[in-house]
Amino acid sequence: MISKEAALVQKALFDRGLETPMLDTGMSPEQKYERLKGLMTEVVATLGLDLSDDSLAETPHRIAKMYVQEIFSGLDYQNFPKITVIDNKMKLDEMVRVSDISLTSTCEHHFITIDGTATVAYLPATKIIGLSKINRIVRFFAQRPQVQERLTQQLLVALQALLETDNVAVSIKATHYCVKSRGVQDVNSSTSTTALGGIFKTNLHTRAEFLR
Ligand SMILES: Nc1nc2c(ncn2[C@@H]2O[C@H](COP(=O)(O)OP(=O)(O)OP(=O)(O)O)[C@@H](O)[C@H]2O)c(=O)[nH]1
Ligand SMILES: [Zn+2]
Repeated sequence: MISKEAALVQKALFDRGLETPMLDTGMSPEQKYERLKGLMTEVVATLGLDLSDDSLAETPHRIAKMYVQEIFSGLDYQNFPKITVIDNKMKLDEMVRVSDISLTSTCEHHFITIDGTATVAYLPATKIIGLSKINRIVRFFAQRPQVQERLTQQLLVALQALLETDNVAVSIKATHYCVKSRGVQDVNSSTSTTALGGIFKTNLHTRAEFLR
């Protein structure tokens, strides 16, 4: 069973065509771990590494555990954070902005690191969210294989659904290690993406205040 908030977010992403493309494997997290451990044993051995070496012996186990419980744990809505939203009884209507949220994700094309920061803002309507929950939602969606554009949009739509308002903005600045440590090997470039909703898209001043 997944939480009410997780189901709300999942539906919102699906309806907008923004859900990560997935097929149901029918496997439990434990079954995924066991299967991945076997497959990673094949990968490590195929590279010609000696799995009887004490430093390497546990590597298939470590990778399988890391995939299921850590860096790809956001593929499972059972891991969606517990969300605290409260009614906006104080009638707050000024921008709430959380800047420089650290973000580590994984490029879905190469399965290597994306390293960056996110900034999230919203104009409260009926609901206020616990601040740390914004960081936790960023972390949840970052813990999937991602492209930065989809991650940015997923955060926008998830927060719009939870906060019951279109007036949400997300920006991400990140370094892609698939660009830095391999391929074109550019060590300097970074990628910026923004997703603006409601007034953040339509009102020049609000947009400028967020992007500043
Ligand atoms: N739009 C977008 N592209 C990404 C992201 N992460 C990685 N990529 C790109 O995905 C592309 C995959 O291109 P391919 O030509 O299939 O793969 P490749 O041969 O490994 O490409 P090179 O990285 O150029 O060596 C590359 O241009 C990556 O830089 C992302 O978050 N967003
Ligand atoms: Zn990549």
